[in-house]
Amino acid sequence: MSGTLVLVRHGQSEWNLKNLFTGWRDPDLTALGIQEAETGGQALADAGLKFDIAFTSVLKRAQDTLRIVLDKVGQPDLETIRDVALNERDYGDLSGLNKDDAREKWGEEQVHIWRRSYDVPPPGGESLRDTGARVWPYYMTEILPRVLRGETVLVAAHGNSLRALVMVLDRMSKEEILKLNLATGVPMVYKLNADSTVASKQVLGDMSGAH
Ligand SMILES: O=C(O)[C@@H](CO)OP(=O)(O)O
Repeated sequence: MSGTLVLVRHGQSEWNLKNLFTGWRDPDLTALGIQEAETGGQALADAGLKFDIAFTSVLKRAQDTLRIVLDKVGQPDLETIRDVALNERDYGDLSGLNKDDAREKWGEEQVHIWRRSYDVPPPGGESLRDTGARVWPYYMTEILPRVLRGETVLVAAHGNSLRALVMVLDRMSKEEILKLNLATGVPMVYKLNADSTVASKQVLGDMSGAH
């Protein structure tokens, strides 16, 4: 067994609340989002986890979630690396549009395909595969080596950039990833084997209401 990797999706953002496609736009957390981050942080504190380093995106909602989590685990000054590679999937022309309006315009099925399929990009944006094409190499070169050295690493990022990682860690098929939604603020604790496969996964909270 080597180290520990903790993934957490940012708490609810203003645009999650307004039901808008967000992508690389940069809204703040809502009051609920702040609470979700606090709950996730508390769960990590209760589990006794201490981190060696944290990674996040260049977007506020992920950085603010990370700050709240680090306060809860008593490590407010932890070394943190911010990288665009961990940003949310770029939603292209859909960014800023209401998801229900988009369903009315293009139909429920098409919008679901854009939101959750593996390789169909939204107009002008990234598919999950495209997102993975930047997330996976970053994970392989910057994050995984630390975990394999035995470190405990925290990653605060986004619904789809984390789906790309979870797909690989959990060895999910293109069909399985279609159904996966990650809850906001719920940490996933992975222990990795020395060959970088998953030894165990523990979800510290409730994923069932995620959409
Ligand atoms: O709008 C977004 O950027 C994402 C995450 O909130 O939305 P979806 O869950 O539809 O992929």
